Amino acid sequence: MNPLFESVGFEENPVYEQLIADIGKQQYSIVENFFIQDEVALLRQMLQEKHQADAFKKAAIGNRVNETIEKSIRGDFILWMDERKANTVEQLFFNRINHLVDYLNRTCFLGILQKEFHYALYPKGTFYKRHIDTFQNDDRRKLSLVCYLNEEDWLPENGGELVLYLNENGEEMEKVIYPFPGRIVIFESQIIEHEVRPVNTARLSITGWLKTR
Ligand SMILES: O=C(O)CCC(=O)C(=O)O
Ligand SMILES: [Fe+2]
Repeated sequence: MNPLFESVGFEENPVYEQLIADIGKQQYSIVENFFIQDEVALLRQMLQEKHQADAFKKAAIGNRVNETIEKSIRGDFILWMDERKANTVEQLFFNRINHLVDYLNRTCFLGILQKEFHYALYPKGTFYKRHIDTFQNDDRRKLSLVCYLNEEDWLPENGGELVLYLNENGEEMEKVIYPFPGRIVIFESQIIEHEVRPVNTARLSITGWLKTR
């Protein structure tokens, strides 16, 4: 263990340390099994229930101040989550996220004071064109975090890849990430342009942002 951690009674977490190292090196990280399959199944059921109850709305672009709905840019349906009204399944989700945020704040001094998350469902044929997650009128989003809730037998031919556009020594490089269940992707909101390629089967996720005040 890192002697500094030992002296302050801090438990080093190898998964989070890898995530922090990845972000430092390449501005993104992929963590497998952040949620185990049983947890993914519960979160997926919750998303589906809320979707069937017709609680989702067509996602807009821009933030709440200047939002417009633009099907040629993004075709997903979303539902914002409210931590204060979280049910037991959503509490499980937020507990895990808060644990990570606590660790990031203690070790990286990121100053994450706010967060916002929404369920997302991309119906067949939809996509989200190349974009960046910060708004012209608001740069508080620091880290974007996507949790995939698809079925265990999700196939590459289902599409819906997340593509990160990376800059490697001045050259653009595409990092293609499949939305496999349990996987989370975390990346720097202000730097990484990305897109969701067209999906051939409904694609389920929770997406959110860790923000400074
Ligand atoms: O679902 C994903 O993989 C990314 C979604 C995204 O880019 C967004 O909601 O801003
Ligand atoms: Fe995005």
